[in-house]
Amino acid sequence: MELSIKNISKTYANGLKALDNVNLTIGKGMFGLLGPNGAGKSSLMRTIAGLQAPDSGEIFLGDLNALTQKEELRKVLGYLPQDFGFYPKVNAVELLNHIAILKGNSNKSERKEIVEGLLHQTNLFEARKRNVSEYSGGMRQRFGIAQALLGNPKLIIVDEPTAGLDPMERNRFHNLLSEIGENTIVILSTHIVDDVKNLCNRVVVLTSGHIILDGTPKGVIEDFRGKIWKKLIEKSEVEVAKEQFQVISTHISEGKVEIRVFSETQPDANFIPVESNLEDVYFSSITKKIATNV
Ligand SMILES: Nc1ncnc2c1ncn2[C@@H]1O[C@H](COP(=O)(O)OP(=O)(O)OP(=O)(O)O)[C@@H](O)[C@H]1O
Repeated sequence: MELSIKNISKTYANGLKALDNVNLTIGKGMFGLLGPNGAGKSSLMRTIAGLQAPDSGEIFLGDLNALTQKEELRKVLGYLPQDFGFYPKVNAVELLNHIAILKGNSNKSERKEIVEGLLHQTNLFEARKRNVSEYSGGMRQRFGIAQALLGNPKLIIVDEPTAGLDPMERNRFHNLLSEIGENTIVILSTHIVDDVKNLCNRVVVLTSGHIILDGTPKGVIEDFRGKIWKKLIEKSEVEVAKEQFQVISTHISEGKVEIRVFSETQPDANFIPVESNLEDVYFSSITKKIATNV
């Protein structure tokens, strides 16, 4: 089954065009959607989840028309929003059971089995009697996945799931997601490049509502091979360098600044070539976009 997004555009009431003719076909596995703040990622996720209507375009999940068959979509969609906002003062078992009923499961013993299975899968079984409102950030995220998995979804959308998680929780969350990605379409929307590098078999970069990069992490890194350069400069030289070169990142190193630059050819004799990584690719593509917008 594939998710097919065709010519999706969205302009908000204030005139802001958040999505500009987005086209994507997404198959089983982990799909990484990267983009800076305000790129349109959440707008796209909400549109796919049926929470807001686009101005134009079509979205199909297999044969199902996601924009018109909303009830049917809800049954096969798992959605973990950026922020749940409110957690009721009930324990995890009660809340999952309640959500399972809302998703249409009317068989009590089957529900019990499914809920317990999900609590085990998300490592929350020990904490199942605690109120979800008292969970830590990582536990909430795992609870979010548990609720998203109710009803055996065919499509799972997770919007910036690891922001604020400590490395161990993040790792746990990654393992859980990649397990799920083995037989489901999982869309991971984030601005954390490492999450995509570690997990996804496809990466798409969105800026200002446009797709500016699409490929496998390996493939897009390969495309940038030989085009990323670095040089150590003084702090006082950074501003000039930014005017002169397409600087994609700066790091303080032993009191000086290491700049990484995108360039088809060696920018000057003091630059040395470096192995490109996904972060270079991401920052090059978004800075290039910004540069051409000016
Ligand atoms: N309801 C709304 N009304 C008006 N403008 C909106 C609305 N929702 C989002 N926007 C604007 O649309 C653009 C895209 O926002 P969106 O939340 O989709 O981006 P994002 O890529 O998810 O960003 P972030 O990483 O910060 O969550 C932003 O400029 C945002 O301010």
